Amino acid sequence: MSSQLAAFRVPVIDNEPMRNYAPGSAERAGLQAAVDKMLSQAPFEVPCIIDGKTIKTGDVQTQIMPHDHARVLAKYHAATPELVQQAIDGALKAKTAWEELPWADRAAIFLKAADLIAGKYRYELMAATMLGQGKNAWQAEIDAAAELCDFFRFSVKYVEELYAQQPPRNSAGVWNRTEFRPLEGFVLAVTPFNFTAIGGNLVGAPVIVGNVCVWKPSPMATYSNFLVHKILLEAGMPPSVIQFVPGDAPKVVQQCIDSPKFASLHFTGSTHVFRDLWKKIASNLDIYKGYPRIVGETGGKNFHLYHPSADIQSGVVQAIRAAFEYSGQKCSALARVYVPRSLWEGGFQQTLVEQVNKITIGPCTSWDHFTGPVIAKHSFDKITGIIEKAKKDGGEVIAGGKWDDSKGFFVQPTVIVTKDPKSVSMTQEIFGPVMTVYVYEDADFESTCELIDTTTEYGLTGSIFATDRLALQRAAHLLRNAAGNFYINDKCTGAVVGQQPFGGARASGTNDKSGSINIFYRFISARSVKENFVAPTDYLYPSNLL
Ligand SMILES: NC(=O)c1ccc[n+]([C@@H]2O[C@H](COP(=O)([O-])OP(=O)(O)OC[C@H]3O[C@@H](n4cnc5c(N)ncnc54)[C@H](O)[C@@H]3O)[C@@H](O)[C@H]2O)c1
Ligand SMILES: N[C@@H](CCC=O)C(=O)O
Repeated sequence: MSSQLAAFRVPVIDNEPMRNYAPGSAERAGLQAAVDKMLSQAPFEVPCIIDGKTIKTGDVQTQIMPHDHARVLAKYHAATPELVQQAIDGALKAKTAWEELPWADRAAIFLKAADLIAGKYRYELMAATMLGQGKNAWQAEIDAAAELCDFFRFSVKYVEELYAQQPPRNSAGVWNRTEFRPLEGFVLAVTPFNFTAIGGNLVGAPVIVGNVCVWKPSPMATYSNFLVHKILLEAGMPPSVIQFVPGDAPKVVQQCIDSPKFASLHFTGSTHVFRDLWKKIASNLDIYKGYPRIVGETGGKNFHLYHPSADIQSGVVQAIRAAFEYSGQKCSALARVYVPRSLWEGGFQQTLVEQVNKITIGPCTSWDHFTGPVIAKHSFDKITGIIEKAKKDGGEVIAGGKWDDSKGFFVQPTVIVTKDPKSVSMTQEIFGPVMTVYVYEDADFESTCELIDTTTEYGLTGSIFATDRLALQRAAHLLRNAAGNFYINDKCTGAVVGQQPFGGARASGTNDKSGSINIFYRFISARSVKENFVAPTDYLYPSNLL
């Protein structure tokens, strides 16, 4: 055990400055070089990393490049049951030393990791996110560079604030203290394909408060997640604290959940998988030492509501960005658009169609496309199947509606207009570049708010656009539970760590708000400590005396 001989203060934390990759810029040249190098060196071999050791199981799976599915970015070794057990045991062995490490040392590892991401590894991590997860340069910058740095740095700030929260009162002769213990057992992080930063944060948030973690990455983000793990090790993370365990998702996850030492699930992904895991954990309750903490952020069916007073041009631009950036594969992506007839016929429809028809899609390796492929064959089939079903059900495709998976998984940004506000493309999460518009009568603004609130099971993000202040206020009230992230005259995507803590309720998750102090409460178990300085001399109280 070492000492920390002062109450250190962490450096001032701010958001990572974004680079814009304009033509001729040094950052464009740097990123291009990283992409070219990665293309020339792929496929990369990704092992399991157990106790910091590279382990190749020989059960090799592939992560392809979605813009060119014949190309393989990484070949990863899937964990065997024996390795999963070694990962759990190794993490648990590392637990005491990690939680006893002074806070400043834990903080320093995350600050250093953020600086490595911002500098030395920025372009490499972005290139892995572009080639493996199909992001273009700007989307990779937002995610793998800026948001991941922000998650790690703001975690340090928030945990410092958390640790500073101490009981406000001490009676005479007493000192009260609160200790924020990590959970007993290990945390299982099961992470999605669509944000490299989310992978890092699902692991980082529990670990920074002293937990140990088994990380099951998404098969479609294995290479970028492997790099994040490598960066954390380089930043000084003790090798066994985070065990990197790619493999068969249901099997690896089930084995972890079946361990009596399982303490918490930190999950981001689809709603049905999360519900299933919750039920499995519940059915195991008798084997655990405590009640596992279940933290999950899941699907969405996010909306833009336009009031008749809204501005058309900016409203259309915001809708296009929100629905089609990263081909609609953000949990926050716009899916349902509610436009009053006066705006729709007064230029909204025309501007929207003109603009969407101009969008080009193409490989993330070229600079000139607004968006790229969807992640995989199963997504491509699901998205195109829903467009077909929406058409059969009477939906009218007014832009896009074409696709091609001959080389990469490309779906044109698609706009469907429906007369049925509860049709399939208004209710089901598509996770692709599809927006469905419902035109409402101007007089029905309030009942449209009620319609939005009751149309889906989700409650993730949503926006109201209006210049009429009363309308903004009314919508904010009527849609209070319809979105955990609610935007006024702004698009429903693009939450920034430290600025708009992210998450939704209902079927969208446990709403523990990553990017805020809240999330850390889920991974600690506080101990109240009362120390008495005055020894009592008589068991009787004054009220017992005559
Ligand atoms: N609310 C949020 O903050 C947020 C953020 C990002 C993504 N998402 C959601 O994530 C989904 C897209 O991500 P995805 O495709 O990676 O999700 P997914 O549910 O397919 O996979 C997420 C993780 O769960 C694992 N997994 C899949 N099936 C499993 C099973 N049967 N048992 C155990 N583990 C299993 C995967 O391997 C992966 O690691 C969307 O629904 C999106 O809305 C939500
Ligand atoms: N936090 C991101 C979405 C993350 C989910 O995929 C946003 O606000 O757009």
